[in-house]
Amino acid sequence: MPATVVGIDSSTQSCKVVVVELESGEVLSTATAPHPDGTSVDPRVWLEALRNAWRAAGVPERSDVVGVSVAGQQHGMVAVDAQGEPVHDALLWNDVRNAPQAARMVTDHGLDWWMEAVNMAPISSMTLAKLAWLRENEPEAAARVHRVMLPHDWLTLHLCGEFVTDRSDASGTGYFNATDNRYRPELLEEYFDAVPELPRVLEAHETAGSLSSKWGGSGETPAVVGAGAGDNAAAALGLNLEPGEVTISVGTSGTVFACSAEPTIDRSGVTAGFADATGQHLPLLCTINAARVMTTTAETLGADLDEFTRLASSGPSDAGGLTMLPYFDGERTPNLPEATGRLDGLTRASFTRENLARSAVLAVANSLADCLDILRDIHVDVERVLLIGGGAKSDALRSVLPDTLGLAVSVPRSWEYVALGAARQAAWVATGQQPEWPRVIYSELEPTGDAGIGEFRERYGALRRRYEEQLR
Ligand SMILES: Nc1ncnc2c1ncn2[C@@H]1O[C@H](COP(=O)(O)OP(=O)(O)O)[C@@H](O)[C@H]1O
Ligand SMILES: O=C(CO)[C@@H](O)[C@H](O)COP(=O)(O)O
Repeated sequence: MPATVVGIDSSTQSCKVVVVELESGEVLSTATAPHPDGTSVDPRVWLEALRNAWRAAGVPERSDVVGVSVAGQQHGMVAVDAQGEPVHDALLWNDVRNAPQAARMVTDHGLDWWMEAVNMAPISSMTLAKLAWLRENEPEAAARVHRVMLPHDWLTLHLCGEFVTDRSDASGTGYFNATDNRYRPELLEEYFDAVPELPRVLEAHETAGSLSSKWGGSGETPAVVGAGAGDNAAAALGLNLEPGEVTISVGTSGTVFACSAEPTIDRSGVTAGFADATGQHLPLLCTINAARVMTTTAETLGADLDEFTRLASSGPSDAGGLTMLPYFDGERTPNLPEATGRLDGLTRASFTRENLARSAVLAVANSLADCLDILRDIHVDVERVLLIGGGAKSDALRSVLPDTLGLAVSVPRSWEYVALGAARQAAWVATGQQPEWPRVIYSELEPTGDAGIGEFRERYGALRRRYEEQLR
């Protein structure tokens, strides 16, 4: 029986499990289990979702699994007591309650200092700022914290009993520097008044441990478990991202990232200098509002996603003068945690279902285009865009993105590149070398020179600048 590996993506909205044939990279089965809505979640719920997806993908019935790895949503604060039980719900990457703590961290040391220290500006997503919130607002819970880890570390711990992490996810905590690969415990001392036990940082292809018998790991050679990765780094690994290629992922978050051999430092603090999952670096920009802007607008219009796509594709190309800023849940790029969405240009003529749907799609595309421009500004080579994530299934988004970005966009065949990246890591750990799995492109989209999309881009930029001035 050919050997298989299992990749897991524990993301904001769901847990996905893929079973992949080791030799060919063929996906043999996949399953998804939902996560609850909300920006703070009991991490035990993620374990339950993993169990459900694991079962639904048929993993317990297989005796051919040689490796397992977990990728997960970045930054989430999983803080446990001496018995290993969570002391508080995990605060997720998109929870902005700790924005004041993040702002204070910038005031304390200045942006340059933070970029030198951890190559990331303090923003509410940062795990360190979440711990600072816990210390200030839940001191009793904070006093019980024995270990702090990230969502993917929590699942790896339960799969194999080892308390480990990897560079890619550690680099988003705010207390790890991916240039010298060291924790900065003094920052925990300063902002959390204590240094909890932190997971050992493994190399990308190092083994974390063996799959526990509770998960079906038994016999002479149970499957090996890899270090795992942050979801964006896992996607880059799954895509085998090459120089000149930039990934845009449209899930709950919108992310724009590339791999680079050297660390990229953006002195403005807008680009985070994360690590990738191969030993290199992953300059990345992230927005809080992506696929859900489209799904929420569809719900408001009483439309399913097919009808929403039809609406967004049947009105004037520039959304008839309507301009939306997509900051429904606050925003991180630009860093406006208190922002709300905006809708500008309402007239009796412009306020149609078609224009509303199109302005939501164009708003998402424009927020991603702004991120891509910032990446270009810091001299990241941008030749080709690969579009992934659940929102990449949107025909409406795919049709406006090349003109909004001014660049060709390739859509790879699978939507599950995070889970596939985890599977690729599992194969690497199990065999000692990265597998040679093909990357199949599903469609290649070229800009068409659509003037309406250009008009929307200008209106969007002007509205964003006005709103930023108003808030700052
Ligand atoms: N055709 C579509 N159009 C717009 N959004 C879509 C479409 N299909 C799926 N989505 C959205 O994609 C999101 C899920 O994407 P995913 O990358 O799995 O998110 P996450 O990684 O944040 O959990 C959901 O909000 C879902 O509604
Ligand atoms: O915070 C970031 C990146 O810095 C987000 O990209 C999270 O990692 C969540 O990803 P999704 O669940 O939306 O894919």
